[in-house]
Amino acid sequence: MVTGIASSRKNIHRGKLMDLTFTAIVPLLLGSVGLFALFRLLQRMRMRAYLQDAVVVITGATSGLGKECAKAFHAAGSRLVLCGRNGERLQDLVQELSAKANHAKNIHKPFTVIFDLSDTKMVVSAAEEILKCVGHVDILINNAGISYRGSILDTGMDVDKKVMETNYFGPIAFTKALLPSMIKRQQGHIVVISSIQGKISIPFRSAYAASKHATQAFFDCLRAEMEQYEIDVTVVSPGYIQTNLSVNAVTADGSRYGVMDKNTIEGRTAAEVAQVVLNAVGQKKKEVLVAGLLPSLAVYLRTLSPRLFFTFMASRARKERKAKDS
Ligand SMILES: NC(=O)C1=CN([C@@H]2O[C@H](COP(=O)(O)OP(=O)(O)OC[C@H]3O[C@@H](n4cnc5c(N)ncnc54)[C@H](OP(=O)(O)O)[C@@H]3O)[C@@H](O)[C@H]2O)C=CC1
Ligand SMILES: CCCCCCCCCCCCCCCC(=O)OCC(=O)COP(=O)(O)O
Repeated sequence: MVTGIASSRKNIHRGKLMDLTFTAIVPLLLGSVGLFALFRLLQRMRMRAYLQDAVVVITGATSGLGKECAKAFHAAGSRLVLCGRNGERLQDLVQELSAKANHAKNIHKPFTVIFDLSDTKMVVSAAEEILKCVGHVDILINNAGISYRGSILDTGMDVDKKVMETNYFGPIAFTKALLPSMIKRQQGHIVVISSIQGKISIPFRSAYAASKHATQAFFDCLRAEMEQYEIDVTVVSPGYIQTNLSVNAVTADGSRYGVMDKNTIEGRTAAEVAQVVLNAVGQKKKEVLVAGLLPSLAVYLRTLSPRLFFTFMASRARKERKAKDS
């Protein structure tokens, strides 16, 4: 009898629980999933509208990440201005994109501009040419850059300056030349491709890491100063990407490194990172890290326990020196 009452109480309790599940928890879960799906749909629609027909200027469009960004933004319907040092390679890319034009429903033929970022005069006149021919710039993607391999003791100042001119002074000169027209329109978006090495410095990359740290600092200041004009700034900090960056890197004596590093080969594909750039721009993110667990942990370790971080880096320097000497 007692067990019968207990079991019927248990059944009533179970029934109430089921009622609660069906009347409250299930609708709540379904509602949340629905709201999330609606949020994602609206986000995608807003992003599509933002990128469609937008004038997007990309530096370093002749290879690697820049070329993949060109393909991604072209597929999103943007009106491209492709910048590089090599006119022939820029034209090859225009051909490649035009062949895809019908498929991608992009009616805009990309405009090309040839200039060297390490020449400030050329940079300024390139910006003038763009504004004259295209009218305005909606999104500027400062992507071009070079890397470096060498020890500080062996490296001449000319090499430090070359890396700084290309990775820092060039992009800031180009940005400064295009900013006034953005301010006038109270509209614009500046993007810069920095690196994990804009947040942490690893041995034998002094010039490169310094140029990327300077880049991070400059564009963080710019973001704050441009808020009043409604101009957005996005800093993208990738880890290793499968491009020719290491092959094209400059060494201590100014010569080309010419080696595709193992870390580079094992990196993300440029197409994958370009998609992250597209989404970050479309969602107007202020900054994005595109790296695996270890580099991301290293970024936090640098802030939370600098001593430990410096110990790791010193040991890395010792190992690399030993490997080079043997
Ligand atoms: N690959 C990687 O592991 C990582 C790359 N990055 C960053 O991504 C960006 C793109 O590099 P990535 O695609 O990897 O490398 P690539 O070497 O493939 O591309 C670099 C691009 O920059 C251009 N460039 C170099 N110097 C100049 C110059 N003086 N004036 C104008 N353009 C120049 C190159 O043009 P040209 O063809 O004429 O040489 C090329 O188009 C760089 O800023 C790099 O620091 C960040 C993190 C990781
Ligand atoms: C709590 C445990 C934390 C462990 C952290 C240990 C330290 C690990 C070191 C990781 C270093 C990552 C370096 C990543 C560098 C990078 O991704 O650079 C991207 C580039 O720009 C590549 O350019 P490069 O010319 O160097 O090929």
